[in-house]
Amino acid sequence: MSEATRTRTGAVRRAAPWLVLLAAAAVLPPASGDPTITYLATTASIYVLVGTGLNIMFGYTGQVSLGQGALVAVGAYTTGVLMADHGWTFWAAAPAAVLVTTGAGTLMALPAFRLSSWYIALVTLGAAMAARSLLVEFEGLTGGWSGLVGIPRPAIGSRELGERDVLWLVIALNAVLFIMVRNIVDSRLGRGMMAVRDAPEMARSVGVGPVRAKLFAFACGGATAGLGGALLAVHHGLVTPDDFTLDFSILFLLVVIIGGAARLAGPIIGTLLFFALPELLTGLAEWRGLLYGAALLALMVYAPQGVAGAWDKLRARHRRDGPPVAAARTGDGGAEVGPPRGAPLGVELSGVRKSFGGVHALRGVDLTIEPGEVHAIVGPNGSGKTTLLNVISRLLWQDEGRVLLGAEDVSRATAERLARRGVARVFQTPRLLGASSLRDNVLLGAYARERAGGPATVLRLPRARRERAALAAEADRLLGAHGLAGRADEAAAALPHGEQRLLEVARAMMARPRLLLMDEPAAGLTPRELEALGRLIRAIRDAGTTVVLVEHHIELVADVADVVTVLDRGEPVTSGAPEDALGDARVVELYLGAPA
Ligand SMILES: Nc1ncnc2c1ncn2[C@@H]1O[C@H](COP(=O)(O)OP(=O)(O)OP(=O)(O)O)[C@@H](O)[C@H]1O
Repeated sequence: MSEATRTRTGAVRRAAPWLVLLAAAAVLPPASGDPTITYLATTASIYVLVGTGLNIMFGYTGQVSLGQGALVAVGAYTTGVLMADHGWTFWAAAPAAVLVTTGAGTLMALPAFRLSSWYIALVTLGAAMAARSLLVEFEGLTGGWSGLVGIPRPAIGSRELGERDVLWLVIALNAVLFIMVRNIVDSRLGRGMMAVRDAPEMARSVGVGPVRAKLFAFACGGATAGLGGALLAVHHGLVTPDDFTLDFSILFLLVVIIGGAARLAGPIIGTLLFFALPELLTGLAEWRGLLYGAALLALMVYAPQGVAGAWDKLRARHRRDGPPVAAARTGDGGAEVGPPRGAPLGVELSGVRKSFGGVHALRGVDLTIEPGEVHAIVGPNGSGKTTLLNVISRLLWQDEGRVLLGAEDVSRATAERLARRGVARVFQTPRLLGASSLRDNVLLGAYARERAGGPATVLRLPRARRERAALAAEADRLLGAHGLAGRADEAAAALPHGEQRLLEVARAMMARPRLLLMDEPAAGLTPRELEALGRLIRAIRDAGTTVVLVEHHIELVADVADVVTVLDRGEPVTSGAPEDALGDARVVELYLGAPA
């Protein structure tokens, strides 16, 4: 079978369950002959739509919102007012509603730049409560407690859509949204959002702007809530404040959590379990509260990643029980790290000071790192090594002094900008997307050099597809060069510590960096892994990348460094070739203590 045929067959096999689900949702309710079932199926499908938007915000970007119900209300009322009072068609009113709620959703994002997730939850909860009061207050526009009635169904020409047509419309919109979200999640946009959720500093070090990522997520959540509101308005034919209680707002978050946050199927499963199933089992109405509570508790304890997450885990275990996958491990790390995307970058620090309250972490550091060398920074615990790396990578700004990258003054530049200039970073403790595959983790490293824009990515246009395929092949090659060949689809969190470190180096190399900053990469490695790391660092330097290596492992430093700088209490003590710097009497005293 040719590669193209195999790819096509794989795609068909992956799409098959979704096509079956779509067909079932479109055909079965109308075929039941019971209008209530069609009505409920439409309502549930609208909830899936809103839940999918919230999944982008909460599941993939980690931004909790208890205010989705308020945005749905804004969408519903905007559509209601425009259609019932101003005679707009649905096709004009719905985009207007989406525009309004995208704006409102983006406004709700503003506190997210300063507050932690749980404070944002409170802010959005406040927004939900305020929105309901406003709906009642602005009686002239919204009809107060009585709401808006007589909202017509969407029409094509003079034909008004029936109940079944509205269901099909909602299902079609869900299908389009599902494909768009899948494309986003499997792209630099999605990887960037997950990096902001899991490791904000690492996200910045690969070039992801957290503000843009959060704004994008909130805008997606706002847009889908607006669309959901517009559809609810024409589906019900009326909107009242009672439709948008606090429970309604919380419902969407529960749907995402129960179904499985950051899983494409999460909102579908969550809606089925949380809304559709109990509606159908009306005989259990009295017990519903108790059943919900018990199910939620059981889920939190036994399946914190929701039903879809538990299902994925089960499948992964089943796969592991099967015949072993032939994992080709080269394990040797070295050769194919690839060339940097430009000439190696040097760094010059002059008079750099950084304090944390009364702690002076850096006390006026002057340091020159020449392009193309491996420059090791050593020193006792707390001497300021990580702070120095943070200042060079711009995750921290110095209080005083100047930082030059090549010839450019970057004293006021952001970490994201440095990533675009070709600076990559490996952290003291690996910062990875734990739930994502090794390939996706490495692909994240290419964030700053990917060219396909937002629309090309969301619609997966040929340009974006070609770029993605080329980068995926490059990521697989890099995994091989770091001893992780044949394991691209495994989850990063399942790797042992040493391999997680190598994966981080592979991610950094995916940036094709001109300057690589490594913070204690040898910590916790086995002797064999250490040897591979030594070879890797030399190969990276030989390929034309400057390496700054913060390290306690003196044998490794002596083995790979061209220059060693020793820091003590925030100041360089000495700098020079390894044999000179490490043999300096002051350095020996620092490490071994003063002779008696
Ligand atoms: N965010 C912070 N807030 C307060 N103090 C900090 C912060 N970061 C670092 N420090 C302090 O600054 C000093 C230098 O810390 P830094 O982590 O740079 O040292 P280090 O040489 O990397 O140490 P180690 O080898 O243990 O990693 C330490 O006294 C540390 O406690």
